[in-house]
Order: sequence, then structure tokens, then C-alpha cells
Amino acid sequence: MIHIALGSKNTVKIEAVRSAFTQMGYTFEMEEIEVSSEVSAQPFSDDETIEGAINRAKNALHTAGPGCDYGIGLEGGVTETPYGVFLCNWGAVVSRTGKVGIGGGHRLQLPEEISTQLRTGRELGDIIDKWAGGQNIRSKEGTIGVLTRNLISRKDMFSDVVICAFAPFLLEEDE
Ligand SMILES: O=P(O)(O)OP(=O)(O)OP(=O)(O)OC[C@H]1O[C@@H](n2cnc3c(O)ncnc32)[C@H](O)[C@@H]1O
Ligand SMILES: [Mg+2]
Repeated sequence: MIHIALGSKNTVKIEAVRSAFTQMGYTFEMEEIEVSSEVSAQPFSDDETIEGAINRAKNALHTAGPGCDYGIGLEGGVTETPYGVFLCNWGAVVSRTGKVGIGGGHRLQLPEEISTQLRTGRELGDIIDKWAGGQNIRSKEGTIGVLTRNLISRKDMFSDVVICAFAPFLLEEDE
């Protein structure tokens, strides 16, 4: 049995972590804790999004206390490229010894109408709700679900991100 702490109360992120650790064959107990990412509400680069994921993981681990083995942070962001604004997602796992694993998710080019609004400083969560006529899409299918006709959901995407971020600890177990 391992104890993990997730730095979010977003249902999609909770389900994603459950799915990942189940797929990896662990029995686990998870605590969900609202923590600060210590970056902008809408991260605007890969680096800032990664930093947010690491901060969430560390803050979750420390808030959870000594019985916790791993802190997990998942952060959604966007990144400007010569080809437009892309959705980017990153995850981090931090162990008690301070080792950090990082994994990334799919990238998806955002429609120009959405990118223009992002550049004025608005948050994607609010923009996509209005754009798709939904409510709290960030806790459901996510922007990635909306733009892929749900072929890829935010939950599935984050689940793979968690597995990628946990890979260094799987290696450690194999040693
Ligand atoms: O409660 P937390 O864990 O903060 O969950 P969140 O949905 O706000 O997710 P993030 O803070 O990680 O995402 C950063 C910002 O990007 C937005 N965002 C990122 N990916 C998204 C997606 O797929 N769908 C909707 N909003 C997304 C989100 O609404 C935030 O404004
Ligand atoms: Mg948020």
C-alpha cells in the first residue's frame, strides 16, 4: 500500500491519478489537497506550467505529512509558438527523498479565436466554457475533449501524464 497526495480537488485530476495508479498495479490511498501552484492562474509557457506542477506536488506532499510517500501535481497551461498557441499539460511526482519525476501530455493547437482571448490575459477555463456553451468544462472533458470530440478527454490525457511522471520511480523499483 502506498500513500499519495494530489495537489488539487479537481475531479478530473483525481480520476486521472486513480486511473494511472490502478493501471500501474498499485494499491493506494489518496488524499486530495487544495494547494498553491505558486505560478499564474493561467501559465503561459512550458517552463511555467512545469514549475506549477512541481510546486503543487511538493506542497501536497508537505501538507499531507510524514505518512505520505508521493506528492503529485498536475498543471494545465498554454504555450505560444510560431504556429500559434498550444494547450500544454504537465505533471510532477515528488517522493519523500526529494526525487522529482516529470511527464508531459498532448499538445493541441488552439483555434485563433481562443488564442486571441488568452493573449488578453483571460483564463482558458472561462474562455472554453463560453466558446463551447458549457459549464466547468475544466472539471469534465476539458478543452482537449471539446476540441477532439471527446476522443481524448482531459482525464485520459492526465492519466498518461501521471504514468510518465511516475516512470523514474518504476525504474527505482526495478533496481
Ligand atoms: O483546481 P485546479 O487543480 O486548479 O484545476 P484547473 O482546472 O484550474 O486546472 P489548472 O489550474 O491546472 O489549469 C490552469 C488553467 O488552464 C485552464 N485549463 C487548462 N487546461 C484546460 C482544459 O483542458 N480545459 C479547460 N481549462 C483548462 C484552467 O481552467 C486554468 O485556468
Ligand atoms: Mg486552477
